[in-house]
Amino acid sequence: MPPRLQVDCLTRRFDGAPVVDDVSFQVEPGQVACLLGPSGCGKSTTLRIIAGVDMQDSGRIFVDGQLICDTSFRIPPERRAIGLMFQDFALFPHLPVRENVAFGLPGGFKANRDRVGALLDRVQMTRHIDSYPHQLSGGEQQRVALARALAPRPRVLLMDEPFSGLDERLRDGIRDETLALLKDEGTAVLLVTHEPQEAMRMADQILLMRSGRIVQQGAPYNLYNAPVDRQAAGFFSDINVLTGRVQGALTDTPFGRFLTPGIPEGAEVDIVIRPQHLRIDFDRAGQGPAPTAENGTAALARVTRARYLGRDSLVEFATDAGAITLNATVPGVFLPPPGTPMWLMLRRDRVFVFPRG
Ligand SMILES: Nc1ncnc2c1ncn2[C@@H]1O[C@H](COP(=O)(O)OP(=O)(O)OP(=O)(O)O)[C@@H](O)[C@H]1O
Repeated sequence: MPPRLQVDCLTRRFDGAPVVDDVSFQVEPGQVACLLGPSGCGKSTTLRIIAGVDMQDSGRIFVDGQLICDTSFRIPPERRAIGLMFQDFALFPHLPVRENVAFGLPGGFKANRDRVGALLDRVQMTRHIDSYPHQLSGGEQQRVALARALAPRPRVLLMDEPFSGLDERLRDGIRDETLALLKDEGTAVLLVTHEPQEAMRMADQILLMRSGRIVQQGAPYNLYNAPVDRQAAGFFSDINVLTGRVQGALTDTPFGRFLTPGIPEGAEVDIVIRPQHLRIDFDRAGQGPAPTAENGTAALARVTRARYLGRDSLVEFATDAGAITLNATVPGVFLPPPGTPMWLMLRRDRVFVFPRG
C-alpha cells in the first residue's frame, strides 16, 4: 500500500532563496503528522503547495500513490480530495450550521442529512444545527469548521494552526476531541504548528522544520529524547548547556566526565540537559553525595532565584566553581532562599552531547 500522502523533494524559492528546501515525508491513513517549527521556517508554504494554492519549483506530491502535482502536471485544488482547515477558518456567515457542514457535498444538506447529522453529533453540535455562525462561540465555530472539513471524507486533511485562535482553556479539550474524530475518520492529517506542546499532544509523527528544511522527523518521544542537535533539544523545553572541549574522547565538566564519541579531539562540545533532569541534594557541612554511575559527580551551587510555577518550581543556580548557571525544575513547591548551597547532579541517561555548531 502506498502512503496516503507522499511528498518528495519539495523545493520552493522566493526571490531565488529557498523557503522550502528539499522537503520529503509521508503520512499514513489515520496518522497525524505535525509540521513543527519557528515562524517563517516554511511550514505554511509547504501546506499551500500540497493544497494546490502555491506551486513548487521542484518535487512531487502523491496521494494514495497517484501523482497529484509535479512541475509539469497539476491536478486542480478542488479535485485533490484534500481538505483544508486554516487559521482563518471562516464559516459562511449567511448559511446555517447544517449548510456550512454540507457545503462541499453534492446536493447540499438535503441530500446528505445522515452524514451532516453524524458529524454534528460527533462534534457535539447537534443542538446548533440551525444556528448561524455569529450565534456560536469561537470553540463552537471551530467544531463546525472541523465537521465541514471532514464532511466530503477527504483523503488528506491539512490544518494550519487550527487552534491558535482559541482560548487557552478551551484548546486542550478541542484538540483531544479533534484528534479522536480524525482517528475515527481515518484521514491522514498534516497539521502545521509552531507550538511544541501542541505537536507533542497531537502528532504520531513530528516533522521538525528549520530554515525550509526538515531537520528531524519521528515520533514525539524520539524528538524529545533523542534530539539531533542543540537547537532541536531547545525547541521542546528550556535547556541547560555546559560547554567543554574533547580530550581523549571525553569532556571534563564540574559534573564529571562525559563521553563524546565521534567528536574530533580538541573540538568544542555542548553538553545539554533539560531542567527536570537535574538532581538536587542538600549540603551537609560542605559534603555532597558520592559520585554514582547514574548521576555522575555532584557540584556545589548556590540558589540565585526560585519561583513557583503552579505544578512545579523553577530554581536557578550558579555553581561556585566556574560560575555556570543552571535551571532545575522540581515537582511541587520548592522555594529555597537565594544563597542556599546545594549539590547538583546531571542524570547521565538524560544528557545530550553535541558538537558546538
Ligand atoms: N509569496 C511570497 N513571496 C515572498 N516570500 C514569501 C511568500 N510567501 C512566504 N514567503 C516567505 O517565506 C518564508 C516562509 O513563510 P511561511 O509562511 O511558509 O512560514 P511559516 O513557517 O508558516 O511561518 P508562520 O508560522 O509565521 O506562518 C517567510 O520568510 C515568508 O516571508
